[in-house]
Amino acid sequence: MVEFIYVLTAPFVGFIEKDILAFLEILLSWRACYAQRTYYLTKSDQEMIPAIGLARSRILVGDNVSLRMLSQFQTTALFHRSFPNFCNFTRDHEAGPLTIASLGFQSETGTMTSGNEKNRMKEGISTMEFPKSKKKKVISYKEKSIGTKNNPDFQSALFAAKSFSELGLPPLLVERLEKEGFEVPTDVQAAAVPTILKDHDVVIQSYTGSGKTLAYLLPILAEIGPLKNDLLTSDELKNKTDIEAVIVAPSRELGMQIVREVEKLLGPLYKKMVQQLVGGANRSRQEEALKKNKPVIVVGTPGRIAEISAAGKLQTHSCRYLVLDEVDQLLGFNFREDMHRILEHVGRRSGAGQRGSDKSRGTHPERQTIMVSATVPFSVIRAARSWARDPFLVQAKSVTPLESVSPSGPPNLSGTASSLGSSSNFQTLPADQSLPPNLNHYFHVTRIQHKVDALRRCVHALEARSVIAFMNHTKQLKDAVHKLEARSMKAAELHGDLSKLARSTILKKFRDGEVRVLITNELSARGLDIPECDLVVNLELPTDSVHYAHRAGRTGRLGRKGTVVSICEEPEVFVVKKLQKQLGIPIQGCEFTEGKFMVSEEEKVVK
Ligand SMILES: Nc1ncnc2c1ncn2[C@@H]1O[C@H](COP(=O)(O)OP(=O)(O)OP(=O)(O)O)[C@@H](O)[C@H]1O
Repeated sequence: MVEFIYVLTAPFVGFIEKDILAFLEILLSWRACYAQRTYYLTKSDQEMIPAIGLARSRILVGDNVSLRMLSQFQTTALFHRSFPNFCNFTRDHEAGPLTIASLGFQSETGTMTSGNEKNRMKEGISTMEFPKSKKKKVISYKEKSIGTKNNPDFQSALFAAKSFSELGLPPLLVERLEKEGFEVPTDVQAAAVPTILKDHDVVIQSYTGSGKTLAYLLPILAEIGPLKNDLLTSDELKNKTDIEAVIVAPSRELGMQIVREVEKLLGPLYKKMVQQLVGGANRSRQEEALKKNKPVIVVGTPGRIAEISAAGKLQTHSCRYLVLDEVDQLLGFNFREDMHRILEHVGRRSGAGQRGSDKSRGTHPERQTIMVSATVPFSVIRAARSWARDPFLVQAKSVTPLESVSPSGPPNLSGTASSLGSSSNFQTLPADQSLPPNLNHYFHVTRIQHKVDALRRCVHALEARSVIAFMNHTKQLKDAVHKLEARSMKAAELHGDLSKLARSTILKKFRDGEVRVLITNELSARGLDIPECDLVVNLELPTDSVHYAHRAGRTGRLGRKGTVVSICEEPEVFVVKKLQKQLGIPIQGCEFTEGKFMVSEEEKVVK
């Protein structure tokens, strides 16, 4: 049973939770587990919370949002605690070894949270004291033209291969691609398409917005459905009943986006050959559509796919392809049971169709597994080794056997690999490979009550037209929308508490340019493709560099330029510096003065 909860607040928890867990487990021999608020975006996710192993743990580390949610389920067992001295730990930890005293542990044990603190926790406000800066920094700024307004659209260097037909794709598919305006494959597509066509299982890693979706869709459509190499007669097409590809994505929005991409390629005649199975929508209607349309591809969220599969309405045993998009997120606790079912049932029946022309696999017919993400922690490499067969790591300009990838990165990259933590969940590949090359990163320091106004001034100064602003808490998110609207800036909120219909409507308005600023949370950080988005603002800092990379990647897509501005309070600047170090990118200070965007020239430290 959990004896107490160690309450940390965003954005700090992401940086130190592993250290704290490791420290307490080793030193005190206590079992500990970790809760992160981003796991609890939807109601159904909340229902999964007891599955994270609370009953077996004595310590739970998390931020105040996730812990508050957990308390709904285990109110009697929980003893909320916070460590006001945590700031000392942070300082000490940077300077020297972690000790019990540095955690404020012994001195604080037995002290209940004060009433004041409780109220602050209820409001989702930090219970931490920030270290007071001893040195005053004087920063000078110079005006900088970022040019979000007139971006040159594409960088030619992004495209290496000359045509899609060179990649061995069937003429009908190439024709459809050209019709939709796709002429030249991106680097990651040039590397992934031939590898998948050769029946290899793969982990595709490439930075956000580099075209990973087509990188796996094209070789699948080259082998199944109406555009494939060996054309089916219309009778054969009509009589086909088997699902041949299952694509799993962690959010409804991403699932629906993938469906749109497949529909675009299939064209109006065959678009019913793909079926979405996402949560939040009417399940029986989805089941009816499966029966009526007999799709060859289904795309959905883990919960809904597992649910319909368990009800016996989705036959996937002879399925040839299993795609796990945003695989590192799909490995999270909240998806564990559903993912287990999917991995066990998709393409696992002996006697399933042979995979392409690879006769060596003929005696072991089974699915081809494709895993995709911009961020690939070692946990993904480990999972790929157990779920996939001799998988390859496919990146923009390399295809490497996965077995040669060590926790410090693939052989050709190991020298530059960055480690973002001490557990096996750290980023195996260099973190800067997750970020598009054309992004400019800045931070702006202001007081909490001025953050929304800073956002408004930032949008004006950069003349940004399509802005995604990230926050961590839904309530604050709504307040921010009201404040912006009150200042005549068209804004809208997008988060998991809204219905599927409301979420789709808001996204459509944003895509159509009716909404200038979309204020959202981690829900929109992954996969969302809005090419027009020219500015990402962190109105609250992300929990770690992986979350930073996915948030930042909503702009600067496919070679476009993009700007990321993190608006933070003075005591949070050390988090920005940490992100800068971990991601290996410069994040410069900036100001918005008289409608101008000013970038800090230098930082002088005054004693
Ligand atoms: N070869 C291409 N030519 C032109 N546009 C392309 C090409 N490939 C993909 N795109 C477009 O590029 C955009 C980004 O692609 P996609 O969403 O697949 O990126 P991603 O790498 O999956 O990003 P993320 O990691 O954020 O999910 C999409 O709008 C897609 O339609």
